[in-house]
Amino acid sequence: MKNFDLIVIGGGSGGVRAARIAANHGASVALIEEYRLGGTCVIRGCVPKKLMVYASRFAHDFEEAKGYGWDFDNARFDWSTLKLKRDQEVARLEAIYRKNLLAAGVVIYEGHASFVDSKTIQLSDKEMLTGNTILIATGGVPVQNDSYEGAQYTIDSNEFFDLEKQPKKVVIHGAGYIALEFACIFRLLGSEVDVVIRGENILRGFDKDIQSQLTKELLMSGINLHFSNNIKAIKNEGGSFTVALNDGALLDSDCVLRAIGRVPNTTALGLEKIGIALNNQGAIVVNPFSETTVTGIYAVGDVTNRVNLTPMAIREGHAFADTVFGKTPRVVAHDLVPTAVFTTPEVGVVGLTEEQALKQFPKLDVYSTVFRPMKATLSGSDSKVLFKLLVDRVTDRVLGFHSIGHDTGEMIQLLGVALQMKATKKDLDATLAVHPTAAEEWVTFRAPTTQHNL
Ligand SMILES: Cc1cc2nc3c(=O)[nH]c(=O)nc-3n(C[C@H](O)[C@H](O)[C@H](O)COP(=O)(O)OP(=O)(O)OC[C@H]3O[C@@H](n4cnc5c(N)ncnc54)[C@H](O)[C@@H]3O)c2cc1C
Ligand SMILES: NC(=O)c1ccc[n+]([C@@H]2O[C@H](COP(=O)([O-])OP(=O)(O)OC[C@H]3O[C@@H](n4cnc5c(N)ncnc54)[C@H](O)[C@@H]3O)[C@@H](O)[C@H]2O)c1
Repeated sequence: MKNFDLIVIGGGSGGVRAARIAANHGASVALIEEYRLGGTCVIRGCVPKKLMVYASRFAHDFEEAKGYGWDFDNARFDWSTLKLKRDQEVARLEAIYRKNLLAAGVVIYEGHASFVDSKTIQLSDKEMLTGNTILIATGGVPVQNDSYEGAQYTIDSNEFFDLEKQPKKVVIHGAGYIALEFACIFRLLGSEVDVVIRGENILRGFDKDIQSQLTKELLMSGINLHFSNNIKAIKNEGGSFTVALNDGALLDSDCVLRAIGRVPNTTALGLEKIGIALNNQGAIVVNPFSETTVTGIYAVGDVTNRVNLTPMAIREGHAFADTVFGKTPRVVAHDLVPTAVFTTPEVGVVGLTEEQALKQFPKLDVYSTVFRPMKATLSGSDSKVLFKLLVDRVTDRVLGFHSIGHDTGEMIQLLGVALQMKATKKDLDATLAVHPTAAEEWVTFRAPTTQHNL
């Protein structure tokens, strides 16, 4: 039986980073992956998704370009060409992940890993490995939902990436990141899209102005939104589907995408054999150093359901490796998380929402603007940009940036730095604008649009 200083289960964002850094610190490391190296983000998440987003936005560009004198009447899109090129790029990245792991001295095992005891891991081919330390980085999986008739006809985000043909009529269940990003991809590529939303709002947990402005933008792009509704049944009509909603509506569709959340992946890991504690959402409970309730076993990334984003999984994996193998104990902050939703137009936010801020900062100033971007003057697009800034009037500290519009995902990365550096409104005022840009609005806000005095 081979023994390692560290066994990593899962070759996704968190696991790969942890394995490489631990090996760089001198540890002997084994990494076990049951599907493809790179994990959700590289193989069936962020990367192929963003390539599809780029593909879809050309439709917008072609439309807008007409206002600038271009003619694209013969533009055509071919799904299979995009799929082929996207899959080639994903394979290229996967190979780079493998190469980098091997270069760091990590031993890669293919197969499903499960615990035999707290130091022993069994692979699908029955080979056993022992590890002084074990890291669980098994990610998350799409939520299943078989509570209605015909639920088996839905596909999840993994299967979306396998679609050989572009569906013409798509019904999407859910209103989170995945549902809305995929809704925009499909719509811009020409599919009819219906989104079925359980509640009254999209993007649960986001600032209310982001929710309402993005709702307007989605409706303007021709996406049908069914609020306060749910799927009652799906009937298979020989390859196409009739989706019955709670309010009695019947939607024709050739693809029903289930995007109602993701859950921590602890499938067949044998955790019950070692008594690791899970919380009530099935996530592995960890302390600030990512150690589980069993000494020597750690967990990072989506399986811990803290902040389910790639940069967080990477950071947690890196901090774990530095802490355990690099003699540099580090904890990861889980607040001030910049995030983008790659809808079209996209959303970029960091910091507190207005609702959250008011709970801690009763004297809250809100600066908000909704404006037509300069590009739209000739293109004729009705799409608007929204910027919203939250400031604590007592200390002048900025508490949150919330935005919708072209490239706000790019902007929010840098606004995240400002927030991290505890920027004040005066700091923004002192920063010279870059003209003509949309981003200059962040430094030219004059009077608050709302002043709270709770
Ligand atoms: C469609 C989609 C789009 C996304 N877009 C973004 C985005 O734009 N930006 C962003 O920041 N985040 C995005 N995310 C979230 C991001 O992908 C995850 O937060 C991130 O991948 C989590 O990394 P991880 O290391 O925890 O797990 P994963 O990357 O999921 O890796 C876990 C790995 O473990 C393997 N595994 C599981 N169990 C076992 C086992 N028992 N034995 C061996 N191997 C096992 C799996 O095969 C997988 O490769 C997206 C997610 C999805 C689904
Ligand atoms: N751009 C990005 O960074 C990005 C993109 C995709 C995913 N992600 C990450 O992956 C996570 C998972 O994404 P997601 O979109 O699957 O989840 P999500 O939690 O963002 O959204 C889930 C949606 O499904 C709805 N829902 C839940 N249960 C339901 C039910 N039974 N019936 C009807 N609706 C139901 C929720 O109200 C919500 O609208 C995200 O939270 C995010 O952390 C990030």
